[in-house]
Amino acid sequence: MSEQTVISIKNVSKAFKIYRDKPLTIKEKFLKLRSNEYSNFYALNDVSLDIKKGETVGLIGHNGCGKSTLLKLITKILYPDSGEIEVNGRISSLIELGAGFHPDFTGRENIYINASIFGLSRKEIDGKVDEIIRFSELGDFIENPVRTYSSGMYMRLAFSVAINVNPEILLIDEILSVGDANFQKKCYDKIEGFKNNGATIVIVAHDLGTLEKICDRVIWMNAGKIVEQGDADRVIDLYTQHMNKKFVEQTQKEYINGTMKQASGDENPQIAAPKQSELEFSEDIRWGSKEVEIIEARIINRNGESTNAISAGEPVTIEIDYKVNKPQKEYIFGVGFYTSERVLIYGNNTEIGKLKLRSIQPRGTVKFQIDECNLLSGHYKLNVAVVDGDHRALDFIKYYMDFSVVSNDKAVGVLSIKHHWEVD
Ligand SMILES: Nc1ncnc2c1ncn2[C@@H]1O[C@H](COP(=O)(O)OP(=O)(O)OP(=O)(O)O)[C@@H](O)[C@H]1O
Repeated sequence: MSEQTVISIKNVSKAFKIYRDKPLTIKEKFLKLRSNEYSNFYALNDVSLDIKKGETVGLIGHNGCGKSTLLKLITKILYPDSGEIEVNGRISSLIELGAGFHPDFTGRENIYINASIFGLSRKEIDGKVDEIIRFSELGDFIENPVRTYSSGMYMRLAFSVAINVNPEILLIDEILSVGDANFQKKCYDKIEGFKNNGATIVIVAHDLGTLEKICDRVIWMNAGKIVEQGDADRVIDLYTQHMNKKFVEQTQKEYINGTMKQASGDENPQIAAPKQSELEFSEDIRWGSKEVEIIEARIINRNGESTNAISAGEPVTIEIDYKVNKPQKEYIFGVGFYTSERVLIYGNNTEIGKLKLRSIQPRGTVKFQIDECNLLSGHYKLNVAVVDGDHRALDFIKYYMDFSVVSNDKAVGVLSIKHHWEVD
């Protein structure tokens, strides 16, 4: 291991045994059949990684990809099945909330036990105990047994001890999400101070914004392997794009299943499919003479599929199927996009679009084609309507369907606006 490297991980694999948990039949129990049947599940698979002194490294990846297992191997809570891990420096870890605390001892007693595990002498702890209690903000509760603490109080105490024992390497696993916003801020400030003093930090968090701010390097893991690593901005962007794509695919799948279930009369589809029957809308959200009727409306993605999840930046079409029950002198079809709080974002119709519709087929489809959807990530609602030339409602359906958008634009609000910044 080079002088600069404080954590060296070489070709490390870790498997867990997954036992068959199907209940045995009496005969099987009697004959002790299948009692040892298991398969190996690789939580980490041939991972190699060097972490240098003073680096702040973030581990990201979706649930179960092996982030915590990697931290546990570094702290030696777990041991690898193969490969080598070398650590050079005093580690303090915030991995399992309150691990190492004795439930019947008071907060103060636990500070002494915990800090001594980190290698501090009684005298050293005497010198730090007040600062640990002050930082934890536990006040008089410090004299109560920790079994009476809430998870937030546990976290405060655990964090206070872990950062006050002057570790050279600090490992943090998601634990910071437990506390309230103020305490979290205090912890992140402390971590920042740590970082500036040259400590090495490895942190697992789902809060990508924070990781982007504090990490020098981010490692994206998937299924026990490192997918990508490097500059925090770049890797977090790649990961976000990947997760957005997965979200759209998954939502699309659920949407199609939901639509199929609905079509087969199955109730409670997970995702609400577009409602097709007029009976499903109450009068306050659907009104009009019905001389022209909206039969169905859909959002169509770039692949021509009906969907309720859109990737921003892609082309989208809103299709409205109609039926003319009584011919009109003029027809105006419209769409409206609303936020989930029902605030209008955008409305448009064929009249605004200078498409004069004086005669139309008795049945047909009107399409509103969007070259590029520029909504920001969020949940939205779609209105569809047809009115006559005097703007009297023929069929007006408010909040016809809900849909979601995922966008890689980190701006806040509802719309992406093409722009660039300049400073004179
Ligand atoms: N003691 C164990 N026995 C069996 N399987 C385990 C054990 N510990 C972890 N696993 C499995 O190993 C995989 C990796 O778990 P790990 O906790 O490292 O994931 P993670 O990336 O930290 O996930 P999360 O973001 O949900 O915390 C998971 O599928 C998990 O179920």
